[in-house]
Amino acid sequence: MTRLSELGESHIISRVLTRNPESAHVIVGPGDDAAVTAPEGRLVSTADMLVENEDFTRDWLDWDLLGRKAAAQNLADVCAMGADPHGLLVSLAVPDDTDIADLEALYSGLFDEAERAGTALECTVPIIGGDLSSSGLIVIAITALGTVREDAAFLRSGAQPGDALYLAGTVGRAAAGLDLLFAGLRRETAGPELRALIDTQLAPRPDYGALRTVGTPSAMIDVSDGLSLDLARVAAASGVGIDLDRALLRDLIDPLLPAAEVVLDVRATGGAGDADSSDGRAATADDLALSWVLDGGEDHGFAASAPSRQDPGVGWRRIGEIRTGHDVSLDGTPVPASGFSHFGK
Ligand SMILES: Nc1ncnc2c1ncn2[C@@H]1O[C@H](COP(=O)(O)OP(=O)(O)OP(=O)(O)O)[C@@H](O)[C@H]1O
Ligand SMILES: Cc1ncc(C[n+]2csc(CCOP(=O)(O)O)c2C)c(N)n1
Ligand SMILES: [Mg+2]
Repeated sequence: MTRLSELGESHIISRVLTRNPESAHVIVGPGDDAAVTAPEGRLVSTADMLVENEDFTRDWLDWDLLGRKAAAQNLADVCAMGADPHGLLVSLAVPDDTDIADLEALYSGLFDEAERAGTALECTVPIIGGDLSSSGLIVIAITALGTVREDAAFLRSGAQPGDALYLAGTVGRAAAGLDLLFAGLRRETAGPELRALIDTQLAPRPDYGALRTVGTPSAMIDVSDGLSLDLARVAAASGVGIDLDRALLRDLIDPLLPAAEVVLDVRATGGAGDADSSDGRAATADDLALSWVLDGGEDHGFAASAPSRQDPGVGWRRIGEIRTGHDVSLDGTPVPASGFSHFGK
């Protein structure tokens, strides 16, 4: 083991960046005061961080998966705007006794996810810079840049009554994985079905390719905080109501039932807590699975509205419709916006 405190900052940076892909649009990459790149079209920028104890715990920490998640949650935001990712700025604070091998694993996760997005969207996604600091708690803050053709960005504000509502990827799986972790399960010991849910929490895999097949959506959002909260944002931005169809959510709910049984069993026997659960007090497995699907973020599914005559592309499933009004409902019954919030409200 080699601790970071035994190495110089520039040595650390060059070690972790060995896999950084060459990219024609990068004129000056890591190494100068700032990066110089050549974007084509309009610049799209977003930032998202992972903070120890708020977004993950040391107990479940896998450095490679943490890197994947950090990249995925940023790339999902850039791509949900209809943009091609252009580059990542990676700012990192870690304890100075961190093993350099762990940091290399983190960057390997970052590069793997950036490559997955790049392959889906036919572009290269380099790390163009960042910052490194020492801290008792691990914090990874990424700024992701992307480019989009003039007037081609997908916004939250264009949904129209009569449009259909579609989802690419999943919702609820990362929330199920989170409750399994809070219930004391770990990916190393869980069976394949529950492990897949834990893996979605630890390293979501947004369906970037679906953003190529979507055509021209009237609105789009990356579902990071839960359908109930994120669709309420679309409803507010568009001045519409949104009705989810429970029958169309069945394919998302049913695969979560075994995990819901396990979590309810652990809770009933007074096992490990559910410190961050957003389900209130779900009484049945079906209630709990539904609450994960409605209120669980972090799978980074993409929700989009489009005229219902428009063919949804490969990777998109219909989950509801846009109507007049201003709220989100499930088969006509209002759904409270109780997705995730860092400050509890
Ligand atoms: N500290 C901040 N300073 C300036 N703008 C901010 C700050 N934090 C958030 N924002 C902006 O507020 C908006 C909502 O932020 P939020 O992090 O909730 O993004 P989101 O896309 O809704 O969620 P997620 O990042 O989980 O996908 C974004 O446009 C973001 O850029
Ligand atoms: C230890 C721990 N506690 C709670 C959660 C749940 N969680 C954290 S951030 C987030 C939504 C996206 O956040 P942002 O809007 O900042 O991108 C959710 C659902 C977790 N993953 N780990
Ligand atoms: Mg988002």
